[in-house]
Amino acid sequence: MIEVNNIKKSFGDKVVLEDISAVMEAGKCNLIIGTSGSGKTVLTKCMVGLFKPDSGGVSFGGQDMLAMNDEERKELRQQIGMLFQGSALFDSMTVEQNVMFPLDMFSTLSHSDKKKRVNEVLARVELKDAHKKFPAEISGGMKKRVGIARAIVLNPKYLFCDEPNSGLDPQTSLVIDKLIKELTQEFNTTTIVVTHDMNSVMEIGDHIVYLYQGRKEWEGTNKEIIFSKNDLLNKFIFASEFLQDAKDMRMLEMKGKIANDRNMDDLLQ
Ligand SMILES: Nc1ncnc2c1ncn2[C@@H]1O[C@H](COP(=O)(O)OP(=O)(O)OP(=O)(O)O)[C@@H](O)[C@H]1O
Repeated sequence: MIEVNNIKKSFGDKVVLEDISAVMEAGKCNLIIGTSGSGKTVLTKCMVGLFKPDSGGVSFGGQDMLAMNDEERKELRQQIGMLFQGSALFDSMTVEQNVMFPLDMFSTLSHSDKKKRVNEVLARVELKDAHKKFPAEISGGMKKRVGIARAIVLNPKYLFCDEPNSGLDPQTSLVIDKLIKELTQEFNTTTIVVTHDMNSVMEIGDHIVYLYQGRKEWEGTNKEIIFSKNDLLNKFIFASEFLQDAKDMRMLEMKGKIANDRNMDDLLQ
């Protein structure tokens, strides 16, 4: 579990995060959503220690990151896996070398054990025959899988994914979303996904934090988001008329179901 406690962050005069508190739950996909410029990336950078908040803090498993000494912070860094926007693979390295990179940096395993671990994670993300390929030789979806394999190779407790679907078609996005969800459950990671993608929100959003102009405007589950009465959130999630119509239909469907259930209850009494 990660706790974000009253984080404030400004750049010069510009307030970017205004007193954000939230809990990112273990074994769950925690989504941070919001329009462009709402502060999602700055918040995640504060969470992983790439930015220092002006005030407030972040606790990982109850331990305040700002209070950690260098050794503890280094240990924490190794428990954090990151899938960067655009995958951020090293172009001059093969898939295998990319995934091995964190092991070379942080583990004391022998070369053959590292290779074994790389094979395991590449198999887990269903990439078996790409070991010797370079990033330029594989598709966008495969690059994301390599990025995910690299993010999980050290068995992280915390998995951060920055816009994992950017540049992918809807079908491939769904496959990547499902993979992130499965890994989260399988390894009980506390997963944080930054996204604009409403499909992801509905597919994997166990817990959603909605930011608006640097404030946490709403927090809830993907079951609750459909019925939210928050106007700003509704403008964001139902940005198209089509989705608004779909929402109205869903509401009608639910009302019908509730009415039917009531009738059933009446009949049973
Ligand atoms: N290093 C920085 N220096 C100054 N301002 C910054 C810096 N990083 C971010 N900002 C500002 O903070 C605000 C929030 O940016 P952030 O990147 O967190 O938005 P976002 O919600 O992630 O947007 P997007 O969805 O487009 O990635 C923006 O106004 C941005 O210009």
